[in-house]
This record gives sequence, structure tokens and C-alpha cells, in this order.
Amino acid sequence: MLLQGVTAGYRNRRVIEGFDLPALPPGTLLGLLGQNAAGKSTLLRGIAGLGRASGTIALDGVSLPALSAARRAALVGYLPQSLPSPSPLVAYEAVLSACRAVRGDLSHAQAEAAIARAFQNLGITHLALRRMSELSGGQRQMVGLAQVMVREPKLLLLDEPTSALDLRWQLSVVQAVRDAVRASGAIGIVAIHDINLAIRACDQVAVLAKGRLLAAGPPAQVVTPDVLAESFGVASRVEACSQGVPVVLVDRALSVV
Ligand SMILES: Nc1ncnc2c1ncn2[C@@H]1O[C@H](COP(=O)(O)OP(=O)(O)OP(=O)(O)O)[C@@H](O)[C@H]1O
Repeated sequence: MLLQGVTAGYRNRRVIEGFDLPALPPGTLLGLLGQNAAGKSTLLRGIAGLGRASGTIALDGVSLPALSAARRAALVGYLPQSLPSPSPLVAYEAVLSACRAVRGDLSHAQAEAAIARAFQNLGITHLALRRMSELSGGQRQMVGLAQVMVREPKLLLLDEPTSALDLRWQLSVVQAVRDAVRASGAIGIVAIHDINLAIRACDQVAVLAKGRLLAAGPPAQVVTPDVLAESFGVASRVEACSQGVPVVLVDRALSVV
């Protein structure tokens, strides 16, 4: 995946400016970090083709903006920050309709197998026959993710997919995404506020600050007190937990962000 010179924004407002990321090899899960309003959602929407964007946005050597909307939708799975609506459909039907929307090529049996895989990989098979309107917010968020995963896209763009989830589900869902990305050689880009979760689960992280890329690379190299001070305006320490994984401890907010 190549993102170079990417700009993204809105009709009267450029939010992302000259975003250059070192090429991401297949099977990479990238955590997109940055304070509120840094431009994470704007960038994801631009890459997905749902918002204004220019520059090089290429997957496996193919320029995504040059593709038809249908072809791009088949390659790119996008999960918005908002939760799926509490419709009267059962979760299975919601995932089936998401699958059918871009994978009309699948036979009935193949679609059923893909749906079963998506539910199983996320560990939510027990929700399949529950009505969306009767699920909790976190459960609906997991079904929303199943709607994206069932498409088995080559590029997954997930905007805060764990915002409604508890501790256990945050970890298991992000690990399921990472496993799916690795197994299929896809690319996952996940906007995430929990830095420790990103360190634990992502292969690489990219830190956005005021619409520009501040730092990118393996989490242990990128997440430093200096970067956290500049991007989030906090004084922090990065220590190692008993398993040797870096853990960020925030001491205080700095007065100027
Ligand atoms: N529809 C819009 N029109 C104009 N400006 C917008 C629009 N949506 C967002 N913005 C602006 O773009 C900037 C980046 O917003 P964006 O939602 O991309 O940030 P973010 O990093 O995803 O933030 P958060 O962590 O709070 O979700 C903000 O200044 C926001 O006010």
C-alpha cells in the first residue's frame, strides 16, 4: 500500500496535507493515532473514496481513485465511527446484505461460509440471530465490523472500531482484525485512541498531528514521550510491562497543545 503526497479534506477546508507513508507490506495492520480533530477520519474517508482526496493512493500497484466505484468498494472495506443502526434485521441478515452488496459473485454456499467465518473470527456467533435493535452498542459495533470483514477486502479502513467495546473485546477484536489481515495479505488501517492497544496489536503505527504525519514505524520506535508530547500534549513515560511490552503512562496534560 502506498500513500504519498496525500491531501484530504472538505469543500472549503484542506485537513490532511502532504501525507507520505513508507510503503506498507501486505499483511500489515497500521494503527492511526492522533489527538481529536487531527484528521484521522478525514484521511480514512479520503482513502476510501468517500471524501475529497488527492495524491498517490495505491494498493498492490493499482491506483484506487482510478477504479470504478464498484471495483473500489469491492477492494476497500470501510467502517465508520458511527455504530450500525438498530434495525429490526437480525445480525446474520445485516451481515448477509453487506456481503451481497459487494460480493454478488459468491454462490449461496460461499456467502454462508464467508458469513460464518466473519462471525467466528470475531467470536460473535452467539449474536447471529439477535435483532440489531435488541443488541447493546458494543454488540452492534462488533456486527458492524463483521459487515466489513465478511467482504474480505484487500484494504480495511476502520475508524475507532473498539470505541464501544470493553477491555476483553477491544483486544480480541483488534487481534481478530490483525489475524485476518495477516492470513489474507491484506492491509488494515485502524484509527484508534487507545495507544497501549495499538502498541500491543498493530505492526506499525502512524501519528497524525494537525493534518500532517509526525512519525511512523514500529510502535516501540514511534511511541515515545517526545512524540506523545507533540501529538497529544501530554507528559508521559513509556515503561515495559512484565511481559516486556511497552506501556504508556500519562502523568499530566501539558498546558500548550
Ligand atoms: N464535514 C466536515 N466539513 C468541514 N470540516 C470537517 C468536517 N468533518 C470534520 N471536519 C474537520 O476536520 C478536522 C479533522 O476532523 P476528523 O474527524 O478527521 O478528526 P479525527 O482525527 O478523526 O478526530 P476524532 O479523534 O475526534 O474522531 C477537524 O478540524 C474537523 O472539525
